[in-house]
Amino acid sequence: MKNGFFRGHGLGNDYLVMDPKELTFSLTPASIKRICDRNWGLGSDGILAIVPTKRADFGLRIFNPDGSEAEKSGNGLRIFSRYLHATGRTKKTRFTVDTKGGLVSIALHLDRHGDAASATVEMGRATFDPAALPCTLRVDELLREPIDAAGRSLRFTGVSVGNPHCVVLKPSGESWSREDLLALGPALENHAIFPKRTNVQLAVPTGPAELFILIWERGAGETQASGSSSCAAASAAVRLGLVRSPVTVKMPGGALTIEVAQDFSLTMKGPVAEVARGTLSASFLRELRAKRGK
Ligand SMILES: N[C@@H](CCC[C@H](N)C(=O)O)C(=O)O
Repeated sequence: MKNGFFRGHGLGNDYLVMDPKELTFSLTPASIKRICDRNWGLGSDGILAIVPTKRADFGLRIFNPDGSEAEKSGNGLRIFSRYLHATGRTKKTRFTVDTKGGLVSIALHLDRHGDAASATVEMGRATFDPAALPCTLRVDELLREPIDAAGRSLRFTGVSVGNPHCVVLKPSGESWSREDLLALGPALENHAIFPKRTNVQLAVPTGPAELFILIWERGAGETQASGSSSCAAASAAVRLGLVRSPVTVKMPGGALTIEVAQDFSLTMKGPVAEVARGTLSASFLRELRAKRGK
């Protein structure tokens, strides 16, 4: 469908899926920002674009609402999978997707209506290597490193799961507030030691195999849930001996189950929902074209 979109969410982390071949405009930083704007556009935590690939069944590019590109998105992958199945691009329930953050394998779980209600995604391997995020600190692994942000002295664990994450863990029994997130999120996202910025998780263990996290996403800000953030926080907490796998990661939008293998290979399981399908209006398209390049 010309200029069509598919809208879905994973635990309240919402994405629009589009096929650039069907668009009469380009997905530029300016058009992405406008479409994702919650007042002036459709509103979204990002755009998922289906692209050609030779390495997997499907190719995916992931855009943040500020127009930047992300390497990986856990919720985005579940939403993309639902889109592929719901729009008849595949009848298979197992397939591979090529992202800038590596190849992933997906298994869809259908409900009694035949809809993909949840998905299990092999998210790749977590690493704490500073070069992978990147992070400028000269250490072998980014484990409980000191950092100053928003006037506070903290310790963070840096994790790449294809995209970069800065996990700040409090001891079990303590808690993080939304005020903490709104102050620390942007300060850590844009901290000088992360040249490509970073996603941020304020985390606390809430059981032997359970974490609660608040999320500040690179290029998106506060979100209700994040799949790659859940993978990063679970990896950090397992690596530091604070929880055991499989880890239930609770977020404001709901919970995901993350399996962390011995070699830090990650499996994420969680729900996905379709919200709407539609087309951009002719007048909105004229506005996008008029703003081209801005
Ligand atoms: N919501 C996502 C993460 C999206 C990408 C992120 N903002 C980045 O820039 O890396 C998820 O569910 O993983």
